[in-house]
Amino acid sequence: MEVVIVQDAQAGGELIAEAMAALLRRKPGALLGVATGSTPLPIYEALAAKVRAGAVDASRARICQLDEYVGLPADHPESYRSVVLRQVVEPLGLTPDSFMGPDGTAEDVQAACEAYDRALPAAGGVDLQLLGIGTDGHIGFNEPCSSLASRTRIKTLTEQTRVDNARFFDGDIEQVPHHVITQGIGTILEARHLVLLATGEGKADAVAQTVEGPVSALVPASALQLHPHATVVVDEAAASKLKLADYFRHTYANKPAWQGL
Ligand SMILES: N[C@@H]1[C@@H](O)[C@H](O)[C@@H](COP(=O)(O)O)O[C@@H]1O
Repeated sequence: MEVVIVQDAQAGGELIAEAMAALLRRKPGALLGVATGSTPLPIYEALAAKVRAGAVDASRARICQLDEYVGLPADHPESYRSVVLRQVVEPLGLTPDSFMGPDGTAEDVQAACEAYDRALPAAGGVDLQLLGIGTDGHIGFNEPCSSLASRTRIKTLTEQTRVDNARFFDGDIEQVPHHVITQGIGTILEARHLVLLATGEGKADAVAQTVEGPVSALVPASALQLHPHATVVVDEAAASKLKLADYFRHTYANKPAWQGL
């Protein structure tokens, strides 16, 4: 696992957007797995700016979703489908055809989960999967004690995650669905490159456990330790509880520029 400590969220967004741009230059039809939440917004803004400036052609990029609320209408402004279309697909100048996600409105949710789990490898597999992290260490919506081998499935949100996400629902926890579909941890680990961005002091404990703690289902993001190409980008605040922070800074400062993320 590579840990990169950046000054702030903007710097993290720029660094990851450049890695995504470099991937698209090598592989124009790359399948990019995107995450929701507030953390990845600087990445999407920086990538869209590169597209507008002509620094990268994203016209053949494909986008896939990590997770989805169950039961929200697809056109609800806070369904993750709507969020990803608004924050990623449209700003990159792509059409909804280039986008895939699990169907949170399906009558047979289990079948929808299995279909999405099969659709990802059928599309050639995810080239780069962006991840945020919940305050409890969740990735996607894999709450603590999710199996590290889990596949795309339905999960029940913890009270903490519903409280955290209520800000997207007028601050009203009652509007936050209880159930979600999420790529499983085993599914996420199949992506070729995992890139997790965490910013702010509120993520410092989860980051320290992810990077320096034991691999444990209690901290789902710690599964990144099992992946051969995982990059964790953190700002100074989110890095504040890392014991090896100086080592990570030293390693990155001395990394050859050609290596990229
Ligand atoms: N399912 C999403 C996660 O993918 C995201 O990482 C997390 C953190 O969100 P934020 O970046 O807003 O803190 O929120 C939700 O639970």
